[in-house]
Amino acid sequence: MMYDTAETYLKFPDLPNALTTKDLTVKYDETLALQPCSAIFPKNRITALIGPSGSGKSTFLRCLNRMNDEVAAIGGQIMLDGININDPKLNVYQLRQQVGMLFQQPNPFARSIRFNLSFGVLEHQKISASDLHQRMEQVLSMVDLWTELDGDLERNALQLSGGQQQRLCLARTLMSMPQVLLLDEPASALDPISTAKIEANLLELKQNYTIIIVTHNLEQAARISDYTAFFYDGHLMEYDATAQLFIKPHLAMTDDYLSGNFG
Ligand SMILES: Nc1ncnc2c1ncn2[C@@H]1O[C@H](COP(=O)(O)OP(=O)(O)OP(=O)(O)O)[C@@H](O)[C@H]1O
Repeated sequence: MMYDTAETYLKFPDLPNALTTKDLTVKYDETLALQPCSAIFPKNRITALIGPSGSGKSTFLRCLNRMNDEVAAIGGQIMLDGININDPKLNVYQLRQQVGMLFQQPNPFARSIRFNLSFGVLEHQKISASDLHQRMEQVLSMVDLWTELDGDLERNALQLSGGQQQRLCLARTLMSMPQVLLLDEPASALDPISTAKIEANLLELKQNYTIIIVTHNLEQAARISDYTAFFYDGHLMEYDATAQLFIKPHLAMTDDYLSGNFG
């Protein structure tokens, strides 16, 4: 079924925001995969990006820390702290310290937990051994791994379970003390218990971070997000408080998607 994409319903909250986009577009070759997208992401909240396969959720998310640069032409603005981070002159490495990303598959280095956590920091920052250790303990505690691993930093990351590896990757992202966390289906490769642990971590982390998560799991979006953005065919169609959008979506298209009629 094709839906009319002319009418959208975007109700952004009147809250301090961490990141906004203005007329963000993405073109792969000649195809416009993301239509001009203007969105607001409130600080210290979780926003879920939902929508059918191929609707442009990942395409949108990946722009927010410049992961699409090599494969697509990106137009429009992405504002973080008053700076347009879609500026080609921007230092992308520094941006990724501020806007961290976690992927679907856990991807730790086949090295010790210590290496996984310290590598990026040691490469680019001056930090004392005691501060580094303190930060490692802090981020591992944030993802409930510090006690689980008995503070053992020498274990090889690949000896951890899939769920623990994903939480280690989350901790690794936190080492650079980002403001925004981008998560692309971070729990879709995990069992329900590991998924619940990640969700619990995210609910804690939102006190200090702004989180944007792509998920196919609608229950997950309903459980953990404060706001939801519904994408369809490269358009941001509906944006609202999660409770509102899930109980009484504005567009028939959103309602149909949430009811499992397509996607
Ligand atoms: N690197 C690329 N080169 C060309 N086209 C791409 C590329 N990445 C994505 N696309 C296309 O852009 C459109 C949006 O894809 P995208 O992966 O953003 O959707 P999605 O909503 O995240 O889907 P899914 O839920 O399946 O991950 C699709 O038509 C896809 O084929």
